[in-house]
Amino acid sequence: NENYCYSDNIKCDKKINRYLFYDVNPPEGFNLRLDVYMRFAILSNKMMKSSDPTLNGFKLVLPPWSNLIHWQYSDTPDHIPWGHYFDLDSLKRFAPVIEMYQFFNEHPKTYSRVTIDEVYTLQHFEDMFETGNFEDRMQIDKCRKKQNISFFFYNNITANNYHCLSYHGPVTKLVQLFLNTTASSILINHGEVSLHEYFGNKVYWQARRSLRYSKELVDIAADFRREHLDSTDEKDKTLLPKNWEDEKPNRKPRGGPYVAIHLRRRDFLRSRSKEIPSLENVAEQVSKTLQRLKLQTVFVATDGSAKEFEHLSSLLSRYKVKRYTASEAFRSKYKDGGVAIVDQIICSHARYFIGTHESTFTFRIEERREILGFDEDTTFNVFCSDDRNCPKSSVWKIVY
Ligand SMILES: C[C@@H]1O[C@H](OP(=O)(O)OP(=O)(O)OC[C@H]2O[C@@H](n3cnc4c(=O)[nH]c(N)nc43)[C@H](O)[C@@H]2O)[C@@H](O)[C@H](O)[C@@H]1O
Repeated sequence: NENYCYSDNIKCDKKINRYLFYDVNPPEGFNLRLDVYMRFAILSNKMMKSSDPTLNGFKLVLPPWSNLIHWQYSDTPDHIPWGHYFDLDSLKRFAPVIEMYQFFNEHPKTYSRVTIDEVYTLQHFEDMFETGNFEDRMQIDKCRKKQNISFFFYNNITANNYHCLSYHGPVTKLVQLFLNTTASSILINHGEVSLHEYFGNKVYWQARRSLRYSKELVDIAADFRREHLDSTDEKDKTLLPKNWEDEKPNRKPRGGPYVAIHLRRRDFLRSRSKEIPSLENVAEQVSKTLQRLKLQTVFVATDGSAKEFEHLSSLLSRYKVKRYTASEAFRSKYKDGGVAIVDQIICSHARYFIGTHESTFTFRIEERREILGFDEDTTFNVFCSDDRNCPKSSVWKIVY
């Protein structure tokens, strides 16, 4: 007559932990992955609040940062934990997340291998575009592509049951799947196929606000701002409360006395050659903005080469042109992801920001500026292309 339960909150004889893993299409970059995280965090938040004991005991296992195609690694894959980049306590106040290494500590190993009970690879319905049936639905189906599951580049993880799940709908629809299985560990592969339940609503912004960068990275960005950009939170009025739950609307910051730009180059130069402006065009747009705002300094966040940065600096030689350059020690600890985050933090504190059209790197900066409370005119700006096409960035205002 043992009383089994899944939840921490209920008294029972034997607690069964349930673990939810998710993974993302390998070519996707850092900032789209953060959007997929938010979808799964919202799902976990909802399950945590459920009164159903089969749902409210799930822990969301954070997929380590391994083998991102845009990042340079040493030979062996690094399994960079989320705590390197994000404030885990802050994440945990929204969703019951754990790091992969914590899962290993909690999970019994048989012959030094860990076995996940069930893997579901999400795929789009084959007929969706032909029939125009965009209704929410899911169904176990034939796998349309060869299953290639990396298990986060660990060679000691395996799984018992593999399924392909044709899927259209919000991530929260997965709850129906979890209610119909007793599996205690489930991996959702190709998590990006599932959608946000409501993009841009209050819960979306709670998930986003809880996704704070780690204190070390915020401090490194703060040192750079103070030393090179004459910018501090006190002067710029960009102080945030200790906990994201205490943030309030209408903060009206001034921002640091610089214009920040995000200049996406590399693969965008090839895949979006018509939309990406020449450096001459960038310099002209930046120079006009600096004159209009009576500012002298521009901070450049870019994945472009040192040569491109030098060329842009020479075109803007009348002004101070700054870029964050990481030390060797920083690079070896935080890799490219750390440099990217420091760049994003510095951009989010500027008095005025211009980004790259349809780059998720730019989107995450815009969101952080919304959290800081900047006026939308100073945030949702993207560069015009060489043929004078000036796209508008979609404006996603924060909701509390
Ligand atoms: C269209 C899609 O665009 C997606 O890129 P997009 O949204 O810009 O945004 P991300 O995927 O984050 O950009 C890819 C990587 O480029 C580097 N990067 C880009 N901009 C900067 C920058 O200003 N500073 C630093 N330090 N690093 C930068 C960074 O390592 C980031 O993880 C691609 O990931 C997808 O594969 C696809 O190509």
